Amino acid sequence: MSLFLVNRYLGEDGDEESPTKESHSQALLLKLQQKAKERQRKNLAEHTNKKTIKNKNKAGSQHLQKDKKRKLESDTEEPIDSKEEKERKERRQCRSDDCLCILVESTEGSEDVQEREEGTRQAGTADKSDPGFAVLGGFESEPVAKVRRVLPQWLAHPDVIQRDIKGHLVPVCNVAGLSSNLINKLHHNGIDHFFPVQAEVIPAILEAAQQGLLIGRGGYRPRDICVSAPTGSGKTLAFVIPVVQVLMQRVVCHVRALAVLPTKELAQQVYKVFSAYAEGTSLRVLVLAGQRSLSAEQASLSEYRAGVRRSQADIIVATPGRLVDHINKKSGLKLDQLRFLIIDEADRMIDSMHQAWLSQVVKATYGTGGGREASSIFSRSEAACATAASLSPPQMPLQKLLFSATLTQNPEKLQQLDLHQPRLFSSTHRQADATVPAAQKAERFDFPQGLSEFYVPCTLSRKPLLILHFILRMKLSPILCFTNSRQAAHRLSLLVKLFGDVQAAELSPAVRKNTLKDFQQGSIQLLISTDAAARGIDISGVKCVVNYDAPQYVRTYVHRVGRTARAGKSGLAFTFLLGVQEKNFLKMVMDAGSPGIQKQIVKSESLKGMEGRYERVLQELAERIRVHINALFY
Ligand SMILES: Nc1ncnc2c1ncn2[C@@H]1O[C@H](COP(=O)(O)OP(=O)(O)OP(=O)(O)O)[C@@H](O)[C@H]1O
Repeated sequence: MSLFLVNRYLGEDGDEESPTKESHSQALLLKLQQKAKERQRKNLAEHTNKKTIKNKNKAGSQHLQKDKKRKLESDTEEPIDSKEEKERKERRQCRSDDCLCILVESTEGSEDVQEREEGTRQAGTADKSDPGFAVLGGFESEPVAKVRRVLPQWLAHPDVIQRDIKGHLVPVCNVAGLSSNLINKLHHNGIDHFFPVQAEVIPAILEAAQQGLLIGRGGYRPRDICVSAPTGSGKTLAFVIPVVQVLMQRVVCHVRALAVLPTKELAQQVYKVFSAYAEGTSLRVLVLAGQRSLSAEQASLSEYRAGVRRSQADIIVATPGRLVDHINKKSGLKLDQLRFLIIDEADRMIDSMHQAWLSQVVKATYGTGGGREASSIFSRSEAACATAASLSPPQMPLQKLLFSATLTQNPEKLQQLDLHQPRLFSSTHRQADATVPAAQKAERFDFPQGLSEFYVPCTLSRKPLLILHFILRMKLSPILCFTNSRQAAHRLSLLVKLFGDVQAAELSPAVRKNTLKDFQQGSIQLLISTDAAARGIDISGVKCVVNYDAPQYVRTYVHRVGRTARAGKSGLAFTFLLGVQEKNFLKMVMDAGSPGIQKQIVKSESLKGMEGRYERVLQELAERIRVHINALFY
């Protein structure tokens, strides 16, 4: 008995009765052979089908290539704007050729790609830019377009200040937000109208402090303000008035405004204006500029009351050097409640970041106050990127206010001041030349409208005679005269005094106050100075400025000639030029935006009458110098 039963498949007919076993297996074999032949035929038919499709594809892609080639040829017939455009087209062509190559190769391997290409072909050649398949490659370097240098938006589009002062006066009471006390004081000081710069800037500062001292508008830090307006346009009052107005509402005395100026004289001048408008309020103004000893200044800064050190100043006017001394020596100057940082003559302050004064002030402002709760509005952290998180706890704002007649337009320089969303008020509005880098661009400034500029061709030896001619014959006094060195100022002063008939003085630090007073009262006809008095100094009644030595830099020129034609008045500026200086000097002045400098020729005949006397004076001066030297050395 067999252990297993083997059942063999005999086909569909297996169960049918068949005459013999052999005939049955032969029939089965025949059937299988037929099926195999059928399958072979089918395969053959499929293969031939594929071949024809492939041939069609090849023909199609060649057609595409021809099309592109034709298009390129027609493109080249058109005038090509530039070399760059041509190169770009060539590269585009090159890339599309690459794509085609990839496409042709891939058709041999993949049916999917074949189908997709078929689709593309059917869609026609209308949309050639969109091949409809993934483009491999294309990593070749693109021609990098030249960087277009443009000014930041805030520098390129400032709030425009009208240059014409007289035509754009705004009555004091038209500016909202000023207390009657302050308005009365303005009237008392002879100011019934605001100048254009004041009418624009005062409301902007007041608006930022609408919510009081501790919090910015809407809880945000106010925008910093930059002001670029001509010399004598009234920039000082543009910051003094709003700062006094805002601080008037304070309860506790803390240093809340700090004005930094480059020189002692300027600090003293601004201190006087602050004091005049703070008078009658509880605000205290202090100057830290080195006129007094450090310990005397320190004593006036704060006092001990009920065991606590309390500030004795709300507004401080300082020079950077003295300011840093007080911060480093921890002399009681606390800036942790500082609300306004005013930087006057800002371009000069940027150029000479003396002892990195700004970073020291910022450190003193944000460094303390950490002991308080993090969410307190009294706590301060130095501004970084503005994020939702960084803005959520309200902070006591610090606002920077920059003023200058020659504010730089160089964003890299301004960046040093770390301004927060700055807003520029400027009377010089011009489109930036995008092709010239900021560093190479000749900076342009605004000149006072009432200023008439002249240059006088001369020789070195005739310069003193020309000055005498201006005073004695042309009656142009009082003249403020600038030399490039103290020696030249001293020499000229001696010469003119020896000549006689002219009241002359040198503006030296020792006798500065009295000299300025005499000059303003008209008892000095010729005041000779170096560039120490060129910036910011406000001397009333200067009819004429003479550049006895031509200034080397255009900014120096702008500030020197800006000592006249102030507050909307008219004035004259003469520059004595040697033959070799003429071309470069005139180019420098015109590039800086001067409305025009005219030639003033003084004929030799005009000086003839003075020449004999002048020669004698020269000999006398030489003799005096010889005697003086002998007395010194023998
Ligand atoms: N609204 C006004 N009405 C009349 N005089 C004014 C007014 N504002 C300012 N002044 C006067 O104009 C003169 C020039 O003002 P100020 O010194 O502020 O000019 P500035 O723009 O700061 O000039 P600079 O750039 O040379 O420093 C000053 O004598 C000042 O008293």
